[in-house]
Amino acid sequence: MTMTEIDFSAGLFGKLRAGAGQIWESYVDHEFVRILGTGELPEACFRRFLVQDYLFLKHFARAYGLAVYKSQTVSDIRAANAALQGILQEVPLHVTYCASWGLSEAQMQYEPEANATITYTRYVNDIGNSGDLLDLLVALMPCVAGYAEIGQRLLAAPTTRIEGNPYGSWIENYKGEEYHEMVAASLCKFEDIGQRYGGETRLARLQEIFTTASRLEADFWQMGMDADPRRKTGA
Ligand SMILES: Cc1ncc(C[n+]2csc(CCO)c2C)c(N)n1
Repeated sequence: MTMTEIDFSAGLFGKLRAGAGQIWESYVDHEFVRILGTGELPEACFRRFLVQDYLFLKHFARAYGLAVYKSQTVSDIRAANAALQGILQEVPLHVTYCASWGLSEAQMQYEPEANATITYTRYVNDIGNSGDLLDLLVALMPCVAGYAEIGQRLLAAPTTRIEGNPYGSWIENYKGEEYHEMVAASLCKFEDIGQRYGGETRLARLQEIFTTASRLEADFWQMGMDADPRRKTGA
């Protein structure tokens, strides 16, 4: 298969990714992702993740709405709007999976938010409210680019199975060409905004935001893992 290989180590993004070090690894190489790839992830974990991710995507769509508002050029508005549309396209995947478990979209909307969902989504929106467009995009990039890196890794891992894997269509979504092109375009726009907003002079604060968002991504996977009925610790 021909795939646009994304260089995740380039530019401002690459600097922030490297700066997040072990925390980035704990996100993109989380146990949840590894056993999702082999198909061994307990269904309870995936369900928990997916219902919460539905609620998460709603807040991320709001965050891109905020990015539209914070934009100062038509080109930046267009890019934020395209990302918002991309999120809305991701939602039906969640709704279809949940429907197969007898859970309707109406029911998903009223599921209580997990602490991990509240923490991550409100953090990103707070960064966006209190900072400028670059701060907000830095908080959003671990989400956007991280899933493409995960898709790329799953594609390369010899242990990954698509056929017969109950999560096969979910994996296909994130390792597909169309998705990777969208991420490549987002990274390109991010680098452009990084330069215009003086990213290099703001590295310490931007690193803090990027590392925190990456940690909250890892916590989001962990929230899914903790739904495994065999692992209940009572903690
Ligand atoms: C916790 C969590 N993190 C990242 C994504 C992936 N994702 C969410 S929005 C978006 C950009 C456009 O689709 C991407 C890639 C997710 N679904 N859930």
